[in-house]
Amino acid sequence: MQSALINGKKLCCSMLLKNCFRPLSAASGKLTNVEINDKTGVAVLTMNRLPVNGLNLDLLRDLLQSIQEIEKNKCRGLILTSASNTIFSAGLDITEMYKPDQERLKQFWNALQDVWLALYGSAVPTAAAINGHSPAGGCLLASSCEYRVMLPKYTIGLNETQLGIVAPKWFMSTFRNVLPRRIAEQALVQGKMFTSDEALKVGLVDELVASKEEALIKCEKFFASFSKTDPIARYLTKKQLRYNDMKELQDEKVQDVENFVSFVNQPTVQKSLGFYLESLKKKAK
Ligand SMILES: CCCCCCCCCC/C=C\CC(=O)SCCNC(=O)CCNC(=O)[C@H](O)C(C)(C)COP(=O)(O)OP(=O)(O)OC[C@H]1O[C@@H](n2cnc3c(N)ncnc32)[C@H](O)[C@@H]1OP(=O)(O)O
Repeated sequence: MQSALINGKKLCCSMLLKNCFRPLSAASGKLTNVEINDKTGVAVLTMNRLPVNGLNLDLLRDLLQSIQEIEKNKCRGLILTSASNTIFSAGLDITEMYKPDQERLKQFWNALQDVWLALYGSAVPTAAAINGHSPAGGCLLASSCEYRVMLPKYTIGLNETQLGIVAPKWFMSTFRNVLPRRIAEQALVQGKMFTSDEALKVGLVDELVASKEEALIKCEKFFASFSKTDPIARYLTKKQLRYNDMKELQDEKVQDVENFVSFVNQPTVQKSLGFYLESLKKKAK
């Protein structure tokens, strides 16, 4: 009975996908794609830098432009997802940090800050359809949304300490906004990657579903739960709750870039990043 119901919705969704989605052309950069459902007003923002949606400067700039366009169009919701079948996002593109061009390195971190501020503080309700692995920066993006739906058998988490890196304060605040403090602390110090089941259990994700289509439906349902809520009151409430986290970064944006640049340029950090990149490449062979 339940699967018949789900199938019924699936059919509905694929019909919607065919009939109601139009691209938001201004927001569709090379590495992101935005489609708006004309019936519901919900925008699906898809990261499309395959194979792993590594967050490099170009993808971050496209993401920011897309989020801003979705806000400008007063969409009823923003669903963040991936064009890959197995990876939501591999997090920051490590090649941006390894033997970096110094000016680009600053722009890169600045772009990440701006994407986080735009997504975490978005006036439009946000949800992530996590259709693949979501380590580090990928987890940051998903956790910045208000609701998360994940597919089974993937992993998600802030694994920075496992890489010998200290996650910046605003990564940690984002996590703490989602998880109970003690669980957030334990996970952050361990650099824990949660399986989909574990993520559901601790509340890092809100629902598990079998397919991306179902994930999109669940995200739409989350937005529909605001149908009787005043949108301005909704946004102001969210803004108040997230104000301190955002203000902290806004006040320290320049210092935060400097900290990042100085950290990344340390010879020991460069060495670790080099080894890590090599290990990823070896694994791929
Ligand atoms: C005191 C405070 C001071 C402030 C200091 C701030 C410090 C910085 C803070 C920010 C730090 C971290 C945030 C991050 O996001 S770091 C990135 C973390 N990401 C990961 O660890 C994930 C690594 N990747 C994987 O685990 C796997 O690739 C995957 C995502 C599970 C996918 O597995 P797969 O088997 O499907 O694909 P795979 O063969 O591994 O990869 C395909 C190709 O992609 C390359 N690649 C993968 N991930 C990355 C990446 N993050 N960056 C760059 N390149 C990546 C991989 O090498 C393969 O490449 P190729 O085909 O061999 O060329």
